[in-house]
Amino acid sequence: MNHAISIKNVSKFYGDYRAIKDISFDIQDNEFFTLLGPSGCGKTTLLRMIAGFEIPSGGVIKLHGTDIQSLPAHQRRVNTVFQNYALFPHMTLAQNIGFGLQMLNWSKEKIAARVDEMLELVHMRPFASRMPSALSGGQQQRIALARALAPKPEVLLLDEPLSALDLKLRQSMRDELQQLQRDTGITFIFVTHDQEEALAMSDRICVLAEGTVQQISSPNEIYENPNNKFVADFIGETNFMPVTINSHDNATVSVTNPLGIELNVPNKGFSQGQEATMSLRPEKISINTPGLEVNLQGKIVHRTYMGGYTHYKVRTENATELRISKRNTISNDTEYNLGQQVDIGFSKASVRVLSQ
Ligand SMILES: Nc1ncnc2c1ncn2[C@@H]1O[C@H](COP(=O)(O)OP(=O)(O)OP(=O)(O)O)[C@@H](O)[C@H]1O
Repeated sequence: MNHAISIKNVSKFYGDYRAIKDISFDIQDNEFFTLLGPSGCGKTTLLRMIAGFEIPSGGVIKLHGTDIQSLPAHQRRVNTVFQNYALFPHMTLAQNIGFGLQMLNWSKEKIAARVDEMLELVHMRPFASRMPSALSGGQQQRIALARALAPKPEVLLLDEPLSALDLKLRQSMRDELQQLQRDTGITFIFVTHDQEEALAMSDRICVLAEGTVQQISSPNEIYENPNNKFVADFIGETNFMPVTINSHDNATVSVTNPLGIELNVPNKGFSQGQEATMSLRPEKISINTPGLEVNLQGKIVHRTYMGGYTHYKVRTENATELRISKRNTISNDTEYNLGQQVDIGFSKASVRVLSQ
């Protein structure tokens, strides 16, 4: 397998503070790879080490198999797009895109052709001779992307590039970024703390917390099969319940839980008597839907209407509160009222049991 980036036992200290703790993983060629985590988890530090703006305190970073430790930032075939665009204000858009190519001593003809190609790629050809100040935020970010892609970097690093844009624009730029990655075939490493952005765009997501990797998987796998409580909590909504691991054999364990249901799950290295957490996503629970594997009675104690969805809180007979998310469809736009008694149901296969 051809790795665009290979990170091996990398750590980073700022003084005594260990911002990155012995991290190892590989990023495939032509992958849209996202570093996701809360503020301060070390995403930017990791990105800056790949770019060459920070030096690792230990470990090795390879770009297509070559150790880049001794290469200064400008000699790495890696470019970065920042949150604040950082366009040169006194240059036209075409000059902005061409500037890096001039620095690389490309010929005038080659620069003109590449600038044109890049303007076309980001749908900005008619604006070639405008100044950056005459553009909207989204347009400026497109030019920043074109400028970063122009020298054909092996890897493009994107440091929260959408966070300065308003919500609608951010959402439409997600599609554009994904398309841009496919069109160019360049490996993208995208940094964000926005889980929706990560789910929407990535081939794989790396969830970081306090300088360590929590999980690296596809968006679907991260959401459906989180490795631990942190990942389940950080990505999407869920209901957590404390549980105890009971009898177990090698393959499965039985789990004592607040819902009082009989539950056996695969044994992922649990020990007898271990305290763990059960996770059940709100959209995996149905209200008044007959025929589901588990059926419980409860009362609606909270309702939030969201248009396409209604979020409910239901208190079960044994006083566990569950959040339930119901999609409002043509065939089912029933609204339940506060205080109403309802049946709730789900499948045991939707339950995840996570070590703490
Ligand atoms: N130059 C520095 N000197 C000292 N500590 C730093 C420095 N840069 C980052 N840190 C610390 O290292 C940790 C990781 O920072 P980093 O910027 O990588 O986090 P992040 O996940 O990108 O956060 P954010 O989403 O807020 O940008 C933080 O605790 C931060 O305070």
